Amino acid sequence: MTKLSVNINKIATLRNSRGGDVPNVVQVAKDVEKFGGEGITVHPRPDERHIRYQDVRDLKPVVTTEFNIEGNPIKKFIDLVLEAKPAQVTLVPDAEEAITSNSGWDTLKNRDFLKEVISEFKRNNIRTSIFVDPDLKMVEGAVETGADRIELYTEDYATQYAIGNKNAVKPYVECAELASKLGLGVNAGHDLSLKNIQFFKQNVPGLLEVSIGHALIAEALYDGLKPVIEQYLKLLKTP
Ligand SMILES: CC(=O)[C@@H](O)[C@H](O)COP(=O)(O)O
Ligand SMILES: NCC(=O)COP(=O)(O)O
Repeated sequence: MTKLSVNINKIATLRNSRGGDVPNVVQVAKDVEKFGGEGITVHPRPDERHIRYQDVRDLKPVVTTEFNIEGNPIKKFIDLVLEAKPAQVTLVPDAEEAITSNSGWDTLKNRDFLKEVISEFKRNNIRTSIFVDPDLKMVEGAVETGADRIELYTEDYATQYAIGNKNAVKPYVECAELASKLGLGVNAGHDLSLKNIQFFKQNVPGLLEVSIGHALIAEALYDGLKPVIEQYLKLLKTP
């Protein structure tokens, strides 16, 4: 069954825009879980533009589903994750100044670095996932890093699906099939939405988790957080 992990970065964006504590990130995480969310994802970026390192510390004791912390494994990120000990860490290679995550890892060129970082997290009983483009060679490389899972970077799928190109799901199907054959779990995320999630889920085999944030929060502005989460769960659970 594919789990829905709600990325609450944009709740922190709204909170930070006024400098106070409204909306409260911890309360929203609790409510997301109450509404059926099966995980909480956060991406504390080095400039703390939205989720702050302190948010991670505040969330850890209250998240009762799966806590997934995403980020580029710079030293302070690694230290934060080892302190928080979430269910999962997802390693993302984005540059500090990037407006959002914009590429997957080159698992071949970064194999030794990723192996070292991943082994540290695994020694601390934290499941490891690495963000990769839907490229068979990158999936093969991911195995060599010792990662438990890959997270397929779905921006290209979302962009193509929006203009009617459903064939864009094909690389993701092939990568998911290969990952499963190689013993890697399969997650997915970035730009997934109510419009494109069901086709992706129906076609990509063995999808364990989707992490969705930007579109979900934008959709919730119109329909409300609880109804939107319930819509995602319905779409994910419908065979
Ligand atoms: C890796 C990924 O695509 C997302 O998890 C990322 O967290 C989005 O970051 P922003 O919310 O800063 O766009
Ligand atoms: N890993 C993807 C994620 O957590 C959320 O990405 P997006 O839905 O905000 O694009």
